[in-house]
Amino acid sequence: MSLLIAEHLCVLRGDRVLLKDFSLVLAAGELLHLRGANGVGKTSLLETLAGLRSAGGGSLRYARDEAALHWLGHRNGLNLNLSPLENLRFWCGLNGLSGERVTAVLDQLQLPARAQRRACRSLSAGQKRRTALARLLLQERPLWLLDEPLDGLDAAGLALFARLVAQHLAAQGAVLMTSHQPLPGALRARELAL
Ligand SMILES: Nc1ncnc2c1ncn2[C@@H]1O[C@H](COP(=O)(O)OP(=O)(O)OP(=O)(O)O)[C@@H](O)[C@H]1O
Repeated sequence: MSLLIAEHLCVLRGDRVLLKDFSLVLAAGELLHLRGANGVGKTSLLETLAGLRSAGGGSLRYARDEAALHWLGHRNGLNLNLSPLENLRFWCGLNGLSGERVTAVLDQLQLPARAQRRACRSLSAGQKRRTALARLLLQERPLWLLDEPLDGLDAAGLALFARLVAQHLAAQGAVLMTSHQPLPGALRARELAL
């Protein structure tokens, strides 16, 4: 089953055309790595595929609707004055989720208990990234669109991320992610170079 079908998309940034006639099919159980140099348009494409940026043409279809996808930008989307626990509970409230699993999920992301309670501005880049990744497990949507999800993660974080992706793919989810670098061996992906 295809979770995302993009046909003949035109990706824009202001009045500049970054990509023309871009087509893509992402199947359940698939990890697709979008690779390319700085400025080539990976973020703009991902935002267009997520419906966050209007396309200049072409069509975009999801298996169900936009509610099938989870978007994670490279800025993490955290309020730096709040702790990871507070951020995620607030975010759960906004998204109609109970928030009961927040501590368990942060534990699963191996964020130390003390760090879970400190303001995000005092956390390391990797700790903030783990907090942002926790949302994927709280929301459990089938299609993950992730912009530079490996940024800030150490070796243990990479291994953890690879396990989360493997579990998601085994459950018939799909992942489209960007990265400047070749992916580590634990992440076996179809690669698409822009
Ligand atoms: N706010 C903006 N206004 C106008 N042009 C922009 C803006 N942000 C980015 N661009 C331009 O759009 C192009 C694509 O940017 P984008 O961020 O999609 O690339 P990218 O491949 O994700 O880059 P990187 O690897 O550096 O994150 C770049 O040439 C960039 O200069």
